[in-house]
Amino acid sequence: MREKVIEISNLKKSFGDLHVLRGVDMELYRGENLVVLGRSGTGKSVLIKIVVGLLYQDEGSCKVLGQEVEALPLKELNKLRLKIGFSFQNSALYDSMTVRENLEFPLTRNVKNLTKAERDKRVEDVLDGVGLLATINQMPSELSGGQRKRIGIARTLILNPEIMLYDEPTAGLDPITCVEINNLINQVNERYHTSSIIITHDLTCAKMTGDRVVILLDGIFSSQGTFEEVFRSEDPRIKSFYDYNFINT
Ligand SMILES: Nc1ncnc2c1ncn2[C@@H]1O[C@H](COP(=O)(O)OP(=O)(O)OP(=O)(O)O)[C@@H](O)[C@H]1O
Repeated sequence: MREKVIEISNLKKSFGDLHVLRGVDMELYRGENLVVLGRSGTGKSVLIKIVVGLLYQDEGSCKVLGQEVEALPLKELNKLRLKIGFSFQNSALYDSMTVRENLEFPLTRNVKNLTKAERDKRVEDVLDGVGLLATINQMPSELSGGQRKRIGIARTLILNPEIMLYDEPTAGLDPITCVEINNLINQVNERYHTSSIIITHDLTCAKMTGDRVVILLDGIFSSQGTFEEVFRSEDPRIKSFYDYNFINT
């Protein structure tokens, strides 16, 4: 049986009268790409924050790599977080540092006793992994949006995470660069043996990257399956999501 790296059951989260998550069930299996689709404000970020222990659920269970996240003391939680790579929407590179320095930063903070040669090798390996070794001495301001996104992904990979979380990986990119990023997401899983959750409203991204797709609607996952299975649905909320995306892209 396939190993579950994330196991969420009956997860509920409200903010006052706003019931954002109303009983979410979800699994991420080792090695897969799981796409989480949903309109703005449906609770995708809240879900991810619960996965990394930045928010706590009101009810239900969220296990990551076999550990109940809300039960972990801070020290253990921090150890778990090192196994989860979080690729932010805006890449969040440090503008005053070169690409090399941006990549060294999480290493020097989190991995003790690395020699300079070992550090250099890790930096060069992940840059090669995202196809941007040639930019090693450049500043972020000299890179395109797509390149910055790649470097952001490389910086996440440098700590050898087991799980990757991509938050809107294609937001703000032109269609060709979107396709390149989608391909990179697939290559990352193959090369680094990661398991990934991809949060998006971009259906092309969902189609290209998702081994499985889930749609968050009204606080629960109302549909799960391959892209084709999910969008075969007659549910008008799913159909309108599909129509809107393809009319507007
Ligand atoms: N800490 C918080 N306190 C109060 N309300 C919150 C908090 N975090 C999120 N919310 C609310 O929960 C709802 C879901 O927010 P969330 O950020 O998860 O949406 P999302 O699906 O990620 O949207 P988007 O695609 O626009 O990023 C929103 O109405 C938001 O205002």
